[in-house]
Amino acid sequence: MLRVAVPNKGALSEAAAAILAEAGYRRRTDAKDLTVLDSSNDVEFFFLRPKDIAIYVGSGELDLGITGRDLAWESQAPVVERLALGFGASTFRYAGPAETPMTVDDLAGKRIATSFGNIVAADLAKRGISAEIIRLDGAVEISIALGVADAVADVVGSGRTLRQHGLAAFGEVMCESEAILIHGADKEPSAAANGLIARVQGVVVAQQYVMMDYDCRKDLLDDAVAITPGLESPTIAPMADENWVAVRAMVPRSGHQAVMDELSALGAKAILVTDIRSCRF
Ligand SMILES: Nc1ncnc2c1ncn2[C@@H]1O[C@H](COP(=O)(O)OP(=O)(O)OP(=O)(O)O)[C@@H](O)[C@H]1O
Ligand SMILES: O=P(O)(O)OC[C@H]1O[C@H](OP(=O)(O)OP(=O)(O)O)[C@H](O)[C@@H]1O
Ligand SMILES: [Mg+2]
Repeated sequence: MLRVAVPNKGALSEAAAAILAEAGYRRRTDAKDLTVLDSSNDVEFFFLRPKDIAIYVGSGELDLGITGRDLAWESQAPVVERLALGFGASTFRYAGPAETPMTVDDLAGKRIATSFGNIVAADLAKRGISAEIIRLDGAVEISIALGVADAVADVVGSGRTLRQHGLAAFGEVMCESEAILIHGADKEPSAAANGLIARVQGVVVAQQYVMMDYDCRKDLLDDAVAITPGLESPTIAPMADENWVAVRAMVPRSGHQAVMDELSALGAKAILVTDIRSCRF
């Protein structure tokens, strides 16, 4: 039986559960459940703290896991990132009081509060900067106001939490994070694990594209196909009116409205967009 770790709460848990449900796996019915047995797919899901997931997967006890790239790095567990899942995007950065702008060099000799002590230690070592790391579990942005730190290093999503606390990010981004699917570095994924990876990948790719259908005069077809080249190439189907064809192509979700504008300006008619729920290539 395949054993898979899923975040039990926090920023990644809902989207991770939604992707697995779309991929055909059983959802947990109670948010307090720590395991779900999906016997029809021969998979058992373990709902764990996102921080701990790379440790379980790296130990080899669990086959696959969904976690954040920043958390996987921080754990230092021997795991491999197999698939980026396209949600939970954030950056991991230094921040300090907005009214006294800082640079990374200013961190020398200072106290830096973070719940990602290993990433920060590695970054400081790389730069040859010596500073004190204050390891906190969360709500790190308040630590400067409370007097235990001079700077912080934390996850920045929208940037709202930093602004709320009068802080500004500075320095290079230490980690561009998003949710990822990991397996242990010590063993290649089994056929069953690859099956789950393929299903999840099908959902992730589907979420990044839309299906576009439109009608096009034959003399405009070359220009239309240049606007919607599809992944391989678009499907062209005959219409009752022999001067027209129906075109169907996958289009990246981001920017699909601009593609519709271009097609419309070219003279395409009946341009329809539909969501794709899952796909396999
Ligand atoms: N505001 C956010 N926007 C985008 N991603 C985020 C945000 N907050 C956290 N994440 C990402 O979600 C993952 C898990 O973080 P989360 O805060 O849910 O867990 P945690 O801090 O261990 O748990 P908790 O906050 O419940 O103590 C990390 O990879 C992090 O980068
Ligand atoms: O840039 P924003 O969109 O404001 O999001 C960033 C905040 O979200 C996370 O906090 P979380 O809610 O997980 O609380 P925690 O600090 O206790 O982990 C993260 O640690 C930041 O504090
Ligand atoms: Mg958190």
